[in-house]
Amino acid sequence: MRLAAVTLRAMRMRLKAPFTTSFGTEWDKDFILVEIKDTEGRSGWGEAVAMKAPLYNEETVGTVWLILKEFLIPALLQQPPGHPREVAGLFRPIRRNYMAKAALEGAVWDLYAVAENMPLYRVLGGTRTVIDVGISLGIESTVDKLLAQVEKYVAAGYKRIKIKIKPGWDIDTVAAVRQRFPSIQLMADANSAYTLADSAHLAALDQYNLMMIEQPLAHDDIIDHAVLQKNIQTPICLDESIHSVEDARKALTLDSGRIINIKVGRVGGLTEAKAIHDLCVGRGIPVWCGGMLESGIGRAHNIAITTLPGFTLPGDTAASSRYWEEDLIEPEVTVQDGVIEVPDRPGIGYALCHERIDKYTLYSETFRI
Ligand SMILES: O=C(O)CCC(=O)C1=CC=C[C@@H](O)[C@@H]1C(=O)O
Ligand SMILES: [Mg+2]
Repeated sequence: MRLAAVTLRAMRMRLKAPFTTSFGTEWDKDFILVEIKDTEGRSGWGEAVAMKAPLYNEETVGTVWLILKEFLIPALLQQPPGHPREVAGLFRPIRRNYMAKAALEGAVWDLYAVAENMPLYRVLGGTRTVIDVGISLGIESTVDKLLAQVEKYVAAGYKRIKIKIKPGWDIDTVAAVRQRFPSIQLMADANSAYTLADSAHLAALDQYNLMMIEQPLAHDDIIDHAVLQKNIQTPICLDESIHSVEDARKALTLDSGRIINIKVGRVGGLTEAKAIHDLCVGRGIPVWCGGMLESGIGRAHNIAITTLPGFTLPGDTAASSRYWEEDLIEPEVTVQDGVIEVPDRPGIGYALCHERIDKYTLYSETFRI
């Protein structure tokens, strides 16, 4: 690949409504866009999903900008890859910083697909042209407000409802949702809000037939999750604990979880995401694609990876209109009867709205070979 320049943009977009989880609330969403250009003037785009504060993982918008500027962009421009699958290896000497790596690697994948005049999902080996999607609902001030949200998205056809739980907002909340919606596919995400001392409390959720409970224990744990999984019926889904295919291999060997939420940003990019997918397929472990409240650019990457055959459970890739008054892509991502039609156009498959990208850009910087 003949690379010419990389441009970073610090973005700020206000979500339609605040999104609250067990570790905080997001409303004005800060993130970084990465554009990479080749010598022919073609572009590829990626999105860094790190938050303003290090509450989901250790990365922030600030750390991502620094690591991209000081380490990852220079490494890439000095050693342009022949194929995007080489980028993960090029970045391996740099420890962790997975969201920074994923944003730049994703832009390289998109650029490669554009240059090959192929949809990104096909370049990744995807087979689906339609993907099932679910919705992730934040913590509300009352159960009635949550029930109204569930009602809205069940009516819209979403295939799975994910609610957030934390101590004091769990058993009664799940019971109320299950009572109102006895047959929906329902799951709960705890974002590490519990400890092993809560095992009996979490076992009380078994009666509500949840598809899974996501990341109940510490963000960096697979040992206690294995102990908990032996004491509850509900399958544990790992999110924050899994950063690589090696993490996934160890977690599955320990039976720390029986489902994995693959987030492209959390694991360092599309190549590692595919490797985790392939491992899980080999072990009969279902995976689904999680979200980080992405703009349409990150959303498009999530759609592409979800076309791989092992993504058998509905993910968190909801419609653009769930989050944004106006998205950065055209057409926007839409959901019809709980599915997204995968665009069959080159690259991420959506056009960029450059006027809107400029409108929401706080500042940018370009790095040339
Ligand atoms: O993008 C989406 O719709 C999923 C949002 C979501 O559930 C999450 C985003 C970021 C961190 C967490 O709050 C949570 C998750 O852990 O999956
Ligand atoms: Mg999660």
